[in-house]
Amino acid sequence: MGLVGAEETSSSSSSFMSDFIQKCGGCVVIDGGFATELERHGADLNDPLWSAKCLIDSPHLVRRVHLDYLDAGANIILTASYQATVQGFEAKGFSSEEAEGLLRRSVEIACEAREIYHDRCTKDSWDVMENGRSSSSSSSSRRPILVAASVGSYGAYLADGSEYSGNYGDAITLETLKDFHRKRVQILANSGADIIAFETIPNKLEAKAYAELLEEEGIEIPAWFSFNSKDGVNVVSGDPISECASIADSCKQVVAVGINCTPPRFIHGLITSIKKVTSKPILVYPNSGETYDGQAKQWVKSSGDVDEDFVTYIGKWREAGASLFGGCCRTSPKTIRGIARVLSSKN
Ligand SMILES: C[S+](C)CC[C@H](N)C(=O)O
Ligand SMILES: N[C@@H](CCS)C(=O)O
Ligand SMILES: [Zn+2]
Repeated sequence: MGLVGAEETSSSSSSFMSDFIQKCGGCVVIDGGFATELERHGADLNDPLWSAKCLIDSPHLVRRVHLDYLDAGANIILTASYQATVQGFEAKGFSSEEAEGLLRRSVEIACEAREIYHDRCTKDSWDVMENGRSSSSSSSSRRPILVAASVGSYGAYLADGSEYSGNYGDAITLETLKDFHRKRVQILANSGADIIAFETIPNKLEAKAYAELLEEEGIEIPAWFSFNSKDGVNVVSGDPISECASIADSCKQVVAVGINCTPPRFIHGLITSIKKVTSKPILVYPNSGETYDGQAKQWVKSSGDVDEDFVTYIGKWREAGASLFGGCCRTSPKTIRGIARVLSSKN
């Protein structure tokens, strides 16, 4: 169990995130693009498992990227489980026990990175003290850090970029989605993670499936719901963001609602729409503004609107009502360092 202990179960979910935000000084820094950062370090993610492939062949790289985001100032790191599913690992020839072990491993690696980071900070503060200077980074004031277990959508598992269309066809029902996600959610909820991050949710049906699953399975750690959009009004499937955010609002285990992997230019309007339907904390972690080509598995520059460095928008997004900020695909530790700097100057 991480920083926030086992007593923080669903009965006290309502204050989990507001307490954490307060501990962080009023605003929280989420990490940045994880898979795309693995790629920058040379990982080949052209695989149905995408970033989860590194859990099998390069766990050292997974730990390294977590550490880079912690060094950049992140208060929340997301695990490498976005596209890690029992079904996906089994398709590669792993047994169900091995698949479950790999899911748990994603959380263990993130927890290890947090421990390494805290140990280093403690050591640095001792070194400073031994040199006769006082330290402001003693272990008692160490930075609060949560490990969020990432759950990507069914569309992510399809590995064809379907999480950017949200169109699953008529054969996929609420029950199909619940059954698809059930095992992974159970495993991650008991893995030592502090929170489950349902990310890049492309449609209302999947949000509903997650909400029902959390309830039916009696999941005892909190969760966040984060949607993606390509027009600033609806989630990518065309379902209105207000309806999707309302589902999150009604679910007692959900402690924050927001937007990820969406071009920065749409974020402000989306925060305003979400704020109208919920008083839960709002999180935003946009992508670089590029578009994902699911067939070629490549990011391409969007024609037309160009997004400037979005770190300059953080103040406006905060005024609009968001309190957790990070980056998604194609953002890097540099982006997160910029966000941490902007936020610390405002606190
Ligand atoms: C967030 S997208 C870039 C993840 C990758 C996608 N599910 C794929 O496998 O192509
Ligand atoms: N947490 C995932 C989200 C992909 S959209 C990642 O950063 O790779
Ligand atoms: Zn993304």
